[in-house]
Amino acid sequence: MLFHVRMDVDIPRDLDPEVRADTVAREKAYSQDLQRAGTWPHIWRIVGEYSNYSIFDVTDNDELHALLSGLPLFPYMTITVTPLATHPSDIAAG
Ligand SMILES: O=C(O)CC1=CCC(=O)O1
Repeated sequence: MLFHVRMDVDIPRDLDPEVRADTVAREKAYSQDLQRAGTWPHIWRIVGEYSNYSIFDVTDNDELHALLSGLPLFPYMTITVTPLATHPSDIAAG
């Protein structure tokens, strides 16, 4: 199942800089592991915002929830999930 996910990041300004750097580094490693596995096939920065648009390819809602809630930056994010279905005019879908 494909999901479009928007992540808006809002790290508190008073967060310890070392904690911030460690959390962002762990977020990158977590994301790149899932990208290599094919579970997180796309991630795009939204221009001018500390936000991204991502595509997740997972088995079901529960898997997506587990992955998103495991993000190191999860406590500092607002996440919007949109489930995707095949468009009838998509030539790639046959
Ligand atoms: O910077 C972001 O958009 C948050 C994020 C998600 C995965 C990652 O590496 O950073």
